[in-house]
Amino acid sequence: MLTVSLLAKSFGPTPVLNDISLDLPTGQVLAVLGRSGCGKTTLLKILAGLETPDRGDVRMDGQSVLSVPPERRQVVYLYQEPLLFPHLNVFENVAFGLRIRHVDAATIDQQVDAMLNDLELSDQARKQPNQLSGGQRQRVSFGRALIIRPRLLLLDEPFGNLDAQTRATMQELFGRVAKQYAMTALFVTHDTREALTIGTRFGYLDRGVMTTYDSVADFVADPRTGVHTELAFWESVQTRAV
Ligand SMILES: Nc1ncnc2c1ncn2[C@@H]1O[C@H](COP(=O)(O)OP(=O)(O)OP(=O)(O)O)[C@@H](O)[C@H]1O
Repeated sequence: MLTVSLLAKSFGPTPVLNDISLDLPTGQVLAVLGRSGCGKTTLLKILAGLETPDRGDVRMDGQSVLSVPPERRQVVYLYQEPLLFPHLNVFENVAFGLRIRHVDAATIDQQVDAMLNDLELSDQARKQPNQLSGGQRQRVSFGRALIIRPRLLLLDEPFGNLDAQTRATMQELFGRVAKQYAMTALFVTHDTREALTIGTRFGYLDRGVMTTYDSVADFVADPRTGVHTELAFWESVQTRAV
């Protein structure tokens, strides 16, 4: 579905993305592990059409999208802080994309009810965004994105502002909904465990260089992913506990 080839971008003399290539088939979630400053926002902005690359190509379903403006790419970009309309309740925030497409009212009611149910938000439908928790707001934001069935979802540390327990619940819910809606997504995180929970494919972005892996085993085996360090930490805790 998404094919990125030899994408490069510099700001002045500083290269930020170095010949990035990747393939993402429909219905797969590519979890990209990347530390702060690795170039993730620049990559996602290029995919969304908000930034232009110096070289390389971005194709969706075989067609280059570089000359397609952001609003016509059918790509949704979700940030850490969910952007909701403060004056609309949860139902209307999720319904928004369908209303502007003039979908009939009965279909909107049915699709939004189903989406709220899938996202465990049915009880919150009449609340305003400022009456919700951070995790609930993030779920509304997913609902708004998913209801219009985007071709590609880009997620930039979407759970970064949530506490550990809410984050774990959101990861589980995201994984389930991604599968249910056969979502094609690129998910960037600095959290190894989150990458492993959410990804069906894996990448590592470091100073603008992307490594992709053929299997979970290959991803875990790369010392840069930090899995070994984490395991060693838990083993040391266990040793101290006995
Ligand atoms: N418009 C710009 N002009 C100049 N330099 C930029 C611009 N945008 C990004 N950069 C630089 O490019 C590098 C990568 O930035 P980017 O925002 O892609 O990183 P990131 O991985 O998203 O980091 P973070 O997680 O800290 O947001 C940084 O060194 C940044 O200073």
